[in-house]
Amino acid sequence: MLRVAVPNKGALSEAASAMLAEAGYRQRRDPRELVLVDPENEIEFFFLRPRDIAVYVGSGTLDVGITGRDLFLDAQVEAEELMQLGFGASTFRFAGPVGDFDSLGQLEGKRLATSYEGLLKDYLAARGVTASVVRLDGAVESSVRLGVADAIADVVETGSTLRAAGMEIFGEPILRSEAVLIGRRGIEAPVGLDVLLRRLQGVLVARQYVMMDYDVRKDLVDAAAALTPGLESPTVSPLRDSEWVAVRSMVKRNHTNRIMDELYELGARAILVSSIHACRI
Ligand SMILES: Nc1ncnc2c1ncn2[C@@H]1O[C@H](COP(=O)(O)OP(=O)(O)OP(=O)(O)O)[C@@H](O)[C@H]1O
Ligand SMILES: O=P(O)(O)OC[C@H]1O[C@H](OP(=O)(O)OP(=O)(O)O)[C@H](O)[C@@H]1O
Ligand SMILES: [Mg+2]
Repeated sequence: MLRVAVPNKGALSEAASAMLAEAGYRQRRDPRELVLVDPENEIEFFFLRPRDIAVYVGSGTLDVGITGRDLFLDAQVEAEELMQLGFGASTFRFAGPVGDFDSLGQLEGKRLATSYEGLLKDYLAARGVTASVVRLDGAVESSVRLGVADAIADVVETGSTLRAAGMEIFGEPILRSEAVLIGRRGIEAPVGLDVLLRRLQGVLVARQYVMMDYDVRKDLVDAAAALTPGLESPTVSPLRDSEWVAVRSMVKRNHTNRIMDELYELGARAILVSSIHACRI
């Protein structure tokens, strides 16, 4: 059985389980369940702290796992990113009291609080900045006011936690993160991993694309197909009126309305959009 680590709580947990359920796997009903076997799909899910998932995968105890790129890199284990999963986006950034800092260089000799010690130390070392790193478990925004640090490096999503603490971001983003599937580096792919990857890819595509259908005059079909090239090539079918054809193509969900406007301008009619429930590309 393929052994898969899934976040048990926190920012990534619900979306990770939703994605696996959409990919056709059994998911737990009770959030206290620690292990779930899906015998039909020959796969076993282990619900673990997202920070620990990299450790289990890196040590080879579990085959693959879903965690945040930031947590994965912080853990500094022998594993690699197999797939980006398109949720759990966040940015890891420096922040300090409003007006105190505006560049990385000013951190020289300062105290920096973070929950991501490995990630931060690597970043500072790569840029030749010497600062002392204070490792905290969470609520890092309070550390400056409470006097244990001069600035922080933390996950920022909306920025509202920072604002509430009287702080602002400065410098370039340290890392852009999202949920990723990680696996062990340099080993033969475990049995069943190819199916999991294809299924997750199918969910990503079904979420990112819609199916677009329209009718267009034959002489305009090349111009219309250029607007809707699809993944490989649009399907063009004859209509009873031999001057017209029906076209069917996958279109990026966030381009839907622009493409419909452009098709209509061109002369296409009966433009219909439907969602894709599942797919294998
Ligand atoms: N708004 C957010 N706040 C915190 N983490 C987020 C947010 N959005 C996405 N993430 C991602 O979620 C992961 C952190 O998950 P989680 O919140 O479960 O960890 P934690 O902060 O270590 O745990 P906890 O807060 O439960 O003690 C990271 O990969 C982070 O980038
Ligand atoms: O930019 P925002 O949208 O405000 O989100 C970022 C905040 O959310 C996370 O905290 P979390 O709730 O996970 O608590 P923690 O710091 O104790 O982990 C993160 O550590 C920041 O504090
Ligand atoms: Mg958190």
